[in-house]
Amino acid sequence: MKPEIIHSTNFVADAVNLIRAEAAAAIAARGVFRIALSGGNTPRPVYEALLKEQTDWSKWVFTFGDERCVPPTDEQSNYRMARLALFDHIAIPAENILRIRAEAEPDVAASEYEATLRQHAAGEDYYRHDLLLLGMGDDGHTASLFPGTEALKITDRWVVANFVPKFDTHRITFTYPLLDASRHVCFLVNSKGKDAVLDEVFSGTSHYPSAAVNPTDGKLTWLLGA
Ligand SMILES: O=C(O)[C@H](O)[C@@H](O)[C@H](O)[C@H](O)COP(=O)(O)O
Repeated sequence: MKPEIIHSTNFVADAVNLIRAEAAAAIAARGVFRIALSGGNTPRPVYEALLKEQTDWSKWVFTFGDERCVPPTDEQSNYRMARLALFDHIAIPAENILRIRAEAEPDVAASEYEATLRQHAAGEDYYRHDLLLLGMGDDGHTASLFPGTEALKITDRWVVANFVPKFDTHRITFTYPLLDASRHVCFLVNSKGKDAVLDEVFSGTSHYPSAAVNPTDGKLTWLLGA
């Protein structure tokens, strides 16, 4: 599906509006909103803005598209970022936040998370996110699918431990099959310093990992902030 590319002048508000619309549609259709959060810096103000939403949080189920292999108290933790920005300020049942147990041995953490998602997949072929948020690094990575890493090739798993040479460490990440099973994938990218990478990603001939995300039966949006 051809991506929708939105050049936003009100990035946080546009992101919140998109999330709000998807939440309303999913809850109306299925009684639950399955959203995957991305890490890094870009989405934090969006998560902080979400806490003002008038919604029944018990119908939201949060997952994480990737996680650093650190405890949940570590400053590097994507879960910690989301907890401080959002979860600590809303009335959401603990069981609605599906945290990656990234303090465990990487392969164990990945296998456990995949098993959790399979339990929640309600008999479907995939755990289908209603909205899966992604970021993009200046090397074109997304989630923890970095250029040249093994996870890019994996098609028979939903979640893996991916060794990332540039950091000399593993990261836990969704694989393309799980990303592409989403009803809607939305990249949230501050394009500052990433224009050349974005141009190549949109060229249709890109080798960057972000360019390979392609929802099988879903929507793909790029929301670009200045
Ligand atoms: O764990 C992570 O870091 C993210 O999941 C990663 O994929 C992030 O989205 C990009 O690196 C962009 O990060 P920024 O938003 O900080 O540019």
